[in-house]
Amino acid sequence: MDEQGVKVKNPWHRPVVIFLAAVIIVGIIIMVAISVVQNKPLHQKYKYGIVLDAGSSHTSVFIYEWPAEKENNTGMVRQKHTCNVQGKGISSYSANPQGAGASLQLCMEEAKQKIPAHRHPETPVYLGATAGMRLLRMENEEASDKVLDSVAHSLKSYPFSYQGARIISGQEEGAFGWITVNYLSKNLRKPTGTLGALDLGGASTQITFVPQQNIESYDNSIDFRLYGNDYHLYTHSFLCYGQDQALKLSMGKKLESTLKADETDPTELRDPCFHPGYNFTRTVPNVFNTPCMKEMKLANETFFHVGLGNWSQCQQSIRKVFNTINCPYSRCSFNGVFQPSVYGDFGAFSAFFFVMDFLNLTSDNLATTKQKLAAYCSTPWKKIVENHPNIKEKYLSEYCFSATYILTLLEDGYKFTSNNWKDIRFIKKIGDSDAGWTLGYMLNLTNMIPAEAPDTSLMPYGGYVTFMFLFSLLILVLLLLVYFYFRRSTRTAQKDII
Ligand SMILES: Nc1nc2c(ncn2[C@@H]2O[C@H](COP(=O)(O)OP(=O)(O)OP(=O)(O)O)[C@@H](O)[C@H]2O)c(=O)[nH]1
Ligand SMILES: [Ca+2]
Repeated sequence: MDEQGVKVKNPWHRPVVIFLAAVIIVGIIIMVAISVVQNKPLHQKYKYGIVLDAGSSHTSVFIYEWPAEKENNTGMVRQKHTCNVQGKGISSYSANPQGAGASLQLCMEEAKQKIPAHRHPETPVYLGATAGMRLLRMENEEASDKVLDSVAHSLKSYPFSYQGARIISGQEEGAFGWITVNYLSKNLRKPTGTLGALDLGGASTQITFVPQQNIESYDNSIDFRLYGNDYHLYTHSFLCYGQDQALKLSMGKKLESTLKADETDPTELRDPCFHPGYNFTRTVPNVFNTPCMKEMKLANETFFHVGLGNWSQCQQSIRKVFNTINCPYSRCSFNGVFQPSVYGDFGAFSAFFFVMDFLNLTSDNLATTKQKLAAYCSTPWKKIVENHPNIKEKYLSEYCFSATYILTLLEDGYKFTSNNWKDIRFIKKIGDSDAGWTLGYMLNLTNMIPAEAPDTSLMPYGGYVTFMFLFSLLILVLLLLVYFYFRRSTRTAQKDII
């Protein structure tokens, strides 16, 4: 009897089991709740950054956003908003530096609206100026300092975290453009190849890629360690070879040769890169007002710029702006600049895209591209204007020149051939974000691309929650089984006693 009495009062007596099960269930619920809350992506927690691209032709304000807890993952930063500053680039304010800072107001007010107010104080704002300001600094350093002071003063008046306004180097411009396109294409953490970057601005152009050959000149080489991979990049920025400055170089050369041929001041510049019927009066200083060229003194202040619309003559004239005679290395692009053979796929953006996209030349082979362009250049100006009444006349008149310049730069300059022409992708955006140097610049300055790959979580968030849920359910079922088992054995024991 004594022995049986002990059995009935065992620790698995019903109320105790129920209490224990309840405690465990509550414990599991708390565990699941905590892990769900702990790991839930907080959708509202976005961080922001602002970069101003103070280019030679105009300034753009880019606002980027990224989920706060994922800032070290590749491809997480996206462009939230962009604003084009009215008017020309900041270098055009050399005679009125105050105007440069004031010109940013509308876009910066817009940035205040776009970014939640509680994030303003921690949102970094950077301004990077490119080739227009490099040229102004060469011409007049005091004026360029004043313009930079003016934009810095203006940016400091906003509630963001001001991080500086400076002229970035050509190497930085090329390298950060490369980082941008490869970050957005999510190439950086994969073993696959990277995308070269081709940027054509108004005053300079950049080429950046991972070459197969040795880089023979120190100035053209940049090394990065990103997400645990080492990248050895070739980069070069050609100042004065953006499309606006190249047009000046090309017109300047034509004016010089016309002067030499006639030995009298030219009153007319017959230009094969402009459409037949195009006739525009220009001033001589307007062509030569750049440190990219030696000034040519002409008695005539104005000349008629007359279009001929001849593509092959246009290409001949453009070839004259590339010096391919002297090369102190095993191979060069032009002007004595070392360049290894182009290698891999390339993303060609900014004016490379604007021009080739306008002319529908982004997906043809090289021979077809040339044929189509020749036909376009010979189209009368009157017809071109009729066909595109809403396009700015300055842009419209220059597409023939610009596209011919682009082909010549890529083929004669960088040595692309009809075989690898297809490797050039003319792009404006990757996903939501514009291709350009600004994103790479911000990622670098905010240390958002770590040198070593960040530790990845064991499983994705969805999988983690499912796992926790199923695992908890399993424990619950096991506990219930244990409970019923003991209940049955207790009852059996009681029956046995009776
Ligand atoms: N056709 C066309 N041309 C454009 C457009 N936007 C800019 N451009 C021209 O394309 C060229 C390159 O523009 P951007 O890439 O903005 O040049 P930028 O940054 O001001 O100049 P850099 O300081 O040399 O980089 C300039 O000559 C611009 O005038 C556009 O929407 N359409
Ligand atoms: Ca630019």
